[in-house]
Amino acid sequence: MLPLPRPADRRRGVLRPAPERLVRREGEVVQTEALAGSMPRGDTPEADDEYARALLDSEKLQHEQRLVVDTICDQLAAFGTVGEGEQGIRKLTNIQHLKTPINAVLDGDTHVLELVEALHPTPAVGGLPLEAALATIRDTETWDRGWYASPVGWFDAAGDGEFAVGIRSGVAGGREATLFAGNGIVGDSDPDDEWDELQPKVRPIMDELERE
Ligand SMILES: C=C(O[C@H]1C=CC=C(C(=O)O)[C@@H]1O)C(=O)O
Repeated sequence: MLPLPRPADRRRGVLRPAPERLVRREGEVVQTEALAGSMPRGDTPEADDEYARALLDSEKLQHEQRLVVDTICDQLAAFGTVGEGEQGIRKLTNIQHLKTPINAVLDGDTHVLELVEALHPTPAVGGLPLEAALATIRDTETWDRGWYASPVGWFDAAGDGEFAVGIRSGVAGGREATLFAGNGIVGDSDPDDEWDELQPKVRPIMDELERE
């Protein structure tokens, strides 16, 4: 993750393509997803399919995905009946991810903000087990995350709403911009591979900033 300076003044703006749904509540129906495990997009349909196959076949990435699915299902179980959908692939412009849709039917009148509170921070940005991981992050990270990974969305008077995880974003102001993105790290993650995986995550914002 790249360091995020605190906005020095109110003229700064936030850039957030926000590819990951944190939660959506519409009446008693809740929808969310596990998004974890990444591969680049291919230059041809065949190369793209090969990367998708590599995503599905990777033991490491499936482990990463399973940690996220199980965590979300456990967190939502406190609010109603949870169902795990079929795993698929989310294809973004220059990166693709393993994705598992997760739905729940609420037992009671749970406000979307209560669901946000239960699901944030996600395992990829907060770690597991959560409290110990957060304590480690606070002790070891040498920068302030600022708004990185914070929930961003809307809610209405009925308690419905939708929030995304504010990953892959940036803060820009004047002639300066700071971009930030991260990866889910597991036991057999390789630092160099993780660094390479980060590059396409910030590329769409870089492309916008580099446009003449
Ligand atoms: C934490 C981020 O990505 C997460 C979402 C999708 C894929 C991820 C991964 O493969 O590491 C991360 O879990 C980020 O982009 O800042």
